[in-house]
Amino acid sequence: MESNITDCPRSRSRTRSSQRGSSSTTPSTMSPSSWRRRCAGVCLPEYQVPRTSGFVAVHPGGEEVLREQAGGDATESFEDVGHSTDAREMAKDMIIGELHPEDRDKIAKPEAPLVTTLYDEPSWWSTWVIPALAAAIATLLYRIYSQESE
Ligand code: HEM
Repeated sequence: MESNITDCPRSRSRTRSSQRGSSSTTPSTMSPSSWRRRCAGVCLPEYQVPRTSGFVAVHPGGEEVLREQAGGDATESFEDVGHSTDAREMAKDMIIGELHPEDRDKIAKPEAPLVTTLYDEPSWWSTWVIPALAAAIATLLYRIYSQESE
């Protein structure tokens, strides 16, 4: 089933006013894949999806913490950090959409991200070949060293 997300790139104010409960505008929807794409790199405090472009690289808390939240719900992490009022305002200005309340439990928490392939995963090369080569070289050096000292 497709998740419903209120997509409002052209109507940020509509999203914000609907948060206050004063708007009756029917929101348009985004597919789950759009949702994941849009929050790739940037979190979603309070289930909204901030714009990703540019911000990840300049986030004062670093790029990595945001990338770790990709595709998930970073609300808790955002709150845990104790972001300032300025940071909250900044996040509001970046809002491009809102997840439909019924779909909120379908979005993973950062501990169990929905999207694990957005960013480079360690390849078999770095997982197995490099450590194996390092072990082989260490063994060889040890043997050479032991032979020389006999
Ligand atoms: C759109 C979302 C976000 C915005 C606009 C934002 C903005 C900011 C800003 C302005 C600061 C500087 C300190 C402050 O004013 O509070 C900051 C610091 C920080 N942020 Fe974020 N942030 C966002 C999301 C996140 C998320 C999801 C995490 C956690 C996983 C995070 C982790 C941090 C950390 C660790 C710091 C450094 C805190 C410190 O040095 O005291 N941020 N962020």
